[in-house]
Amino acid sequence: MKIVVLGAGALGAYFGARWQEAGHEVINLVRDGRAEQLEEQGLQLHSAMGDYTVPEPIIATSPEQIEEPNLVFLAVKGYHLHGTLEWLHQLAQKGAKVFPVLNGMEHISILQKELGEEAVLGGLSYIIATLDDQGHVVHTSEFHDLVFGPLHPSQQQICEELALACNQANLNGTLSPNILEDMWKKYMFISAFSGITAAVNQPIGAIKSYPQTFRIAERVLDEMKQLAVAHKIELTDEHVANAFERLRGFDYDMTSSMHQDRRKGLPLEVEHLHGGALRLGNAVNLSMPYTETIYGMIKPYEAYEH
Ligand SMILES: NC(=O)C1=CN([C@@H]2O[C@H](COP(=O)(O)OP(=O)(O)OC[C@H]3O[C@@H](n4cnc5c(N)ncnc54)[C@H](OP(=O)(O)O)[C@@H]3O)[C@@H](O)[C@H]2O)C=CC1
Ligand SMILES: CC(C)(CO)C(=O)C(=O)O
Repeated sequence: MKIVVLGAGALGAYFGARWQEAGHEVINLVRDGRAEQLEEQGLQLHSAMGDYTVPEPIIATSPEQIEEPNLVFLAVKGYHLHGTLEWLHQLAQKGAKVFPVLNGMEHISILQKELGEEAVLGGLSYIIATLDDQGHVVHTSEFHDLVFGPLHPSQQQICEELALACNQANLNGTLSPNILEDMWKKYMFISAFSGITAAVNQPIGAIKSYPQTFRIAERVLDEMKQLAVAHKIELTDEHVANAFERLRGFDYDMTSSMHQDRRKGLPLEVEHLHGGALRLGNAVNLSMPYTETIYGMIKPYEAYEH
């Protein structure tokens, strides 16, 4: 497959390198700063699932340099989504489908409105990855999962091709028959996990030691389930209980990418995740007091810098 990685940061560079390792043509479509870094430092994965150095990363700084792309792997942060739309339009016009792995849900309707429903697949990722000072990927989890599926019947074939590409690569790829439900499950989970860890500024172990604090995570899970149901996605109390058990099972130091970003003083995706949930709640008259409180607590750190 010919895959364009738009957002060659931790996730984009990681999965792009894995597909390239398996023999696929991967083009990193990047802005000038990242282009310079990739040219100077190259691209390496320091990974719990096997290190890898991309022999010659392919870099583009404009969609005009890219012919006949099959797929765009979209892995920018929520607050950078609008900045990618012009390039996405050009790539979609060249026939590419877009596979977004952003946490959250709001980006899907934005992308569908901009590019048309046929252009946008559903997708999500479970991984813990970050970039080091050289722009190399540090992947610390033993999971490196991609889940994707069609949001429009015309996308079945490209999803099957993608499933094959994933099978050939050192990663776990799953073609889901119900990707919307999977995305909502992850949205529910990540709203609670990133919300509580970023708001309290502690990893999950510290939060679990205070039942009063841990309970807030359960309340957020429940509100997110209600939100999903109000949007016609069949999440249940059992899904909430499973997600809460998953949090309970995490090691002491386990934390969310949003909390890691807060620790590093990087911008936070709170508007895309919790702000987006509140807007979706407003649209169906759903009150979400725990989510609203978490949102208010994280908001001051959204863009702070050291
Ligand atoms: N990291 C993780 O472990 C996980 C992350 N996620 C989700 O995946 C998404 C991506 O996260 P992550 O990989 O950590 O983010 P990173 O910040 O590491 O990478 C995002 C990349 O997007 C690039 N970018 C931003 N705007 C543009 C643009 N207009 N054109 C080209 N490139 C652009 C940035 O490059 P530049 O240098 O130019 O700013 C940056 O390299 C987020 O929604 C996150 O929530 C989900 C699961 C786990
Ligand atoms: C929950 C986790 C670590 C799984 O990928 C994640 O998505 C995040 O922290 O952003």
